[in-house]
Amino acid sequence: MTHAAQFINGQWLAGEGAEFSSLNPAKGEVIWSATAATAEQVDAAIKAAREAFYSWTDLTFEQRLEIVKKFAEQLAENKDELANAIALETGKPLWETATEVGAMIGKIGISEKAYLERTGTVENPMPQGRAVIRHKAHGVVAVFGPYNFPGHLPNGHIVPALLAGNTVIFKPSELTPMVAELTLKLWEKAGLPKGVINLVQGEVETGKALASHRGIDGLFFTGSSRTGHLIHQQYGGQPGKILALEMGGNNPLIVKDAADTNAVVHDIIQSAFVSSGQRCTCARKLFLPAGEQGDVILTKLIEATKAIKVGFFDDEEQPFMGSMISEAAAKSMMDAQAQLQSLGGESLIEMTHTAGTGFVTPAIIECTNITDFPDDEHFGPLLKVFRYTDFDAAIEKGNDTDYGLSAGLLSDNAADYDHFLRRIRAGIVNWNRPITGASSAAPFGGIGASGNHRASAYYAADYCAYPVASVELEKVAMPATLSPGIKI
Ligand SMILES: NC(=O)c1ccc[n+]([C@@H]2O[C@H](COP(=O)([O-])OP(=O)(O)OC[C@H]3O[C@@H](n4cnc5c(N)ncnc54)[C@H](O)[C@@H]3O)[C@@H](O)[C@H]2O)c1
Ligand SMILES: O=CCC[C@H](NC(=O)CCC(=O)O)C(=O)O
Repeated sequence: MTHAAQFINGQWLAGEGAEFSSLNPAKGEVIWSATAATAEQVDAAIKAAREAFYSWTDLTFEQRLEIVKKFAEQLAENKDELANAIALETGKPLWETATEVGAMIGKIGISEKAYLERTGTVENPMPQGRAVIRHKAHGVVAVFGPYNFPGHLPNGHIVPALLAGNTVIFKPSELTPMVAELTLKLWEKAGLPKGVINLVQGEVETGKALASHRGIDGLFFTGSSRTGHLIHQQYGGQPGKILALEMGGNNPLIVKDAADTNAVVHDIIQSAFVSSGQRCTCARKLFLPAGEQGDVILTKLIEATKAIKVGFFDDEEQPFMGSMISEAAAKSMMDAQAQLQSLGGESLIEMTHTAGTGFVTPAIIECTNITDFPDDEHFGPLLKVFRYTDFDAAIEKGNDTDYGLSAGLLSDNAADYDHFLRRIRAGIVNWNRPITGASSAAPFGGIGASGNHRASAYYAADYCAYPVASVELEKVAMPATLSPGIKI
């Protein structure tokens, strides 16, 4: 008998679709299995969310906030259990998943501030009456989450959506259903009324049923560019509805004149290999100057990369990198490496894979001489190096991508940064800092194949509500002067 993994209208139900499972990718062992939500169950979840909408949205902001703060308390009380579940299901080390739960808790205060500052109520007196700007919830919104931050990133849509007064259908990644189930149990314990949040679990068919359902009023997606494009089609033909797409990147990091080579190497490693390269913001293309300065950095980088500790999420001496999400993901990185080698790439450190697991070692491949470089997001620890002689040409090559999520410059020269900032095309542009680890207190989003100009994090408030402008007077009254040509 499959366990009840769907949360619809305040009840835990078994899915009526196909069975699917989640693995501990570090060991290849099944840790969770259940049956998927069918299209009929997705429909029931949307109906429940619709029924719950008015009573939820009619609460004051403060009343909704009170319940959301109870969720934050639940997160704090259960932080070790949740961090452990994220680590077990994704392979990420515990030091990192503890940070993820911390970010989930921090999201509540940040979303409260963002709601009030960006979408609150503004009132101005007028000669007759007042002008008021208010914001209203869209209605029932669907949230799609990725596997790499199975707690933090869906939470970044769910919390602002609920605070704004929407009701939610959450479709998590099929690779991290256990974390989603645990998170929903914490929402339930927080006392969220039935139907306000619903969980539909399953693989692509469940996702399609939700994205193509005409009963949703908004869709907030974080995931790959490929899926984002498919969802854009499934949801298509509804220009009156909100769609926020947070997608992948093919992110450049350029090194120019920086004196502290250890710091340069640190920022490269933190940009390219954190989370085993499974962050949308990870540096994928590293541009190093040709000549001695670049040679010294590359030698140190190779040495430091070889020394990166890769290990189990719960190793007492914590590794920097854990397992990737799955053996399939690990194999896809090995395939990407082989493809680049066949195009003329020269492996400076070759990636290796432990069969039956998601473990790979971090790799660096020199790609300077590849003429037909593929514009693919390699979502893992495979850093491509390019040597350059001309800064503008490096920036141009950094921009030579359909994506535009993050980019960085490591240089001690402020004029270089000023130039870089003006030329580079990305939503996150950093200077002498890693390009991963973005703040939830800032907007987070990209352009081109990385997003549809609906930045998340601090700006998520914007896509969770629509503005209503009113001019108001307590009683019907004649204006002080009448328009020409009328007599009353
Ligand atoms: N920009 C950002 O904020 C951001 C953040 C994290 C991850 N990402 C990106 O996410 C990707 C990694 O996450 P992932 O592999 O879980 O993403 P994914 O695109 O495979 O899945 C995302 C969600 O879409 C659902 N889905 C998959 N195929 C679908 C389909 N055909 N129809 C409807 N729903 C479908 C999945 O079940 C999941 O819930 C990377 O590309 C990464 O760059 C982007
Ligand atoms: O994998 C993609 C997200 C990476 C992460 N970004 C954020 O956490 C953005 C902040 C937020 O959404 O609150 C990173 O930059 O490392």
